[in-house]
Amino acid sequence: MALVSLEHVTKSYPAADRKADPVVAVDDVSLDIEAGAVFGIIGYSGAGKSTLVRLVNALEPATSGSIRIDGREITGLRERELRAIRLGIGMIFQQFNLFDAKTVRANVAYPLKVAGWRRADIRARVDELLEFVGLADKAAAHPDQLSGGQKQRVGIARALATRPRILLADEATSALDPETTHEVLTLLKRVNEEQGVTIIVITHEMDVIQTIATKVAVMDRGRVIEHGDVFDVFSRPSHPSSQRFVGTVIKGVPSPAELAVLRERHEGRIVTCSFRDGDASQARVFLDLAEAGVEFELVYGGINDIRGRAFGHLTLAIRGEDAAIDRAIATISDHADVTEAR
Ligand SMILES: Nc1ncnc2c1ncn2[C@@H]1O[C@H](COP(=O)(O)OP(=O)(O)OP(=O)(O)O)[C@@H](O)[C@H]1O
Repeated sequence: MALVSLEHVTKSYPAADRKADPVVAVDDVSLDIEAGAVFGIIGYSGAGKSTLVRLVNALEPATSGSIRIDGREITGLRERELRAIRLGIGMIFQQFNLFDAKTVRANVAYPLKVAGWRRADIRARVDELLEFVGLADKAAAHPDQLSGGQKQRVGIARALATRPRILLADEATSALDPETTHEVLTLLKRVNEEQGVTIIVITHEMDVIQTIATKVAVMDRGRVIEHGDVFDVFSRPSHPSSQRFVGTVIKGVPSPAELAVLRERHEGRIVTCSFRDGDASQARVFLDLAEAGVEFELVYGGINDIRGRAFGHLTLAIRGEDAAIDRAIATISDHADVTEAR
């Protein structure tokens, strides 16, 4: 059974102009998020990602559809019951949302106080959490004395305080530089692997997904247009919007403008071969071309790695008899995706 299960979930808001149609922020979304996953939700600004998070976190009710957390339907629950559900879900934010007037220790202790923990238990739990996020020496500091990465680590410690099973990360690294982003993502990976927390990562940064997510859903205008294993979605995105998104981080696929330049610079037919581990290798493609007796030149390409699995794209300028080139393309097509730029 999925830990978070959405079925035909829709959320609409009345338009600012009451006579206009309502704004459909989340449109008929069905998704299952398994326990133990790092599940990425990506999409451009306005795609509906934050709204989806607010629905999962029970901060707002869905307009229609069903949301089950750990098998329990949350739509229609009363506020008191929703509060109990929310205790099982931690949350971290882009702007960290720490209490500036409180020390690091008091920030992390806050949810435990609200939950009614005893003082001695709070102290022990906060010590344990600060140790885990590597900030034991900053317990007495205030947030304004910390770097962005350190603030987010406090945010993570606070979100984990009550031992939630789910952590929602809404653009949690979007305000950080690349090195600090990497540090925070490494910590989130440990939260997932060492503490067994299921993490839902909302982001517009594809490399965040590439680094830590196991599954990904791509949102566009309120809908989930594609979802699955990160490797599958990244190596073979099927929807044009996901292709554009994936293209921002994946090495090796020339953009239309780059293709135009390649065509100008190189004689012959321009062909891109895309292969994934288990399918074929670069060497096999070169061998097929040599056997067909055509001349070729590698003009663009790259190999990508997602959690130890490789896929790549090679763009070649192929010269020779048209029939021989057609034969070579047919042979390569048996084990790689081939697209020819026309
Ligand atoms: N409370 C609200 N009232 C009216 N419209 C809303 C409300 N919240 C969100 N929307 C609209 O719903 C759509 C989706 O917004 P949402 O914030 O969920 O997108 P997002 O993908 O998280 O984008 P961003 O990354 O910019 O936050 C947008 O068109 C937004 O204007």
